[in-house]
Amino acid sequence: MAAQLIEGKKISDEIREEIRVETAALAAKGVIPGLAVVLVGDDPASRVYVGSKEKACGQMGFYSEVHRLPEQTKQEELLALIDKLNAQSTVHGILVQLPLPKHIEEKAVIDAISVDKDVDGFHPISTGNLVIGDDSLLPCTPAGSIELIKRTGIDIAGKHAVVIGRSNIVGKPVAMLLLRENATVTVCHSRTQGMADIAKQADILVVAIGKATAIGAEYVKPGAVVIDVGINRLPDGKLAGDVDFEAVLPIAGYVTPVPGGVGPMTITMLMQNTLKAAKRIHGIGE
Ligand SMILES: Nc1nc2c(c(=O)[nH]1)N[C@@H](CN(C=O)c1ccc(C(=O)N[C@@H](CCC(=O)O)C(=O)O)cc1)CN2
Repeated sequence: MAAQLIEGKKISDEIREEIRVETAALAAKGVIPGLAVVLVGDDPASRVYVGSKEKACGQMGFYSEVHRLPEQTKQEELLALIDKLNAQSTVHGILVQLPLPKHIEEKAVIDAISVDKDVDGFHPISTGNLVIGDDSLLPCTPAGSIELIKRTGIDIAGKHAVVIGRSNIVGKPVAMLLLRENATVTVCHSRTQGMADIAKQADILVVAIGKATAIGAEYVKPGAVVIDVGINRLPDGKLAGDVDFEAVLPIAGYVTPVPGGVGPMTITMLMQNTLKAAKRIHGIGE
């Protein structure tokens, strides 16, 4: 039997409706969540993602501002803008779209964002809180991946989860979140030997390596939950995940498509983080 699709777009729409309702209740108390997005340069994909974030803010009832800066922007200018946004009371969340131009040091920029407004969850203190299990703003793509599994009704506790990829932005945080959900977690990477044999033991397989269709049927245990985090643009303009979707479909129990899987959850989790940041800054409990 073919795997069941985990429909990221549908789940994302449901969560956005919940956020919209909660935002309206918050507005009645005089608090409007505010997000500032900063884009440096004109990478076409980044421009699209930033536009989608601005649109989502409008749909949620958030205040938003987008700072589109030229490619040649100096690091000091960007840091000065972040300082200003850190102090601005209408802004509860700050996001600097990645990747940044090569002359700007990504770490310096992430470190400059106030932890309270770190809606990307990339700040070292947010990462530390994630590891020790303290409440923090969680990185959006990893949080979205976990939410997809949970909202499909799959119990994570006690399952063997294998994560392929160890980036700071997806692989490591998703492994930590799976651990927090009481999975037994194995992380595989470019130097792992016998990766297919390890992956084939997974009840939950999360793939985040940035290589189109690299993970085929030989990596998947029958009935496994496969979460494909990859979004790769092919030469013909189409999108493909890191998983060979057609090959895996007859074997897996559940699989996320690309597009329409994890991708839409990234922006939805950003909206959720912005709402959470606004509530925390205004001392409003969960
Ligand atoms: N500061 C950040 N930069 C980047 C992040 C991030 O979380 N924070 N993630 C990615 C880009 N990204 C959001 O910024 C993002 C990627 C993909 C999608 C999405 O909805 N994808 C769709 C397909 C869209 C398309 O046609 O291209 C899907 O998978 O269905 C949303 C957001 C890198 N930078």
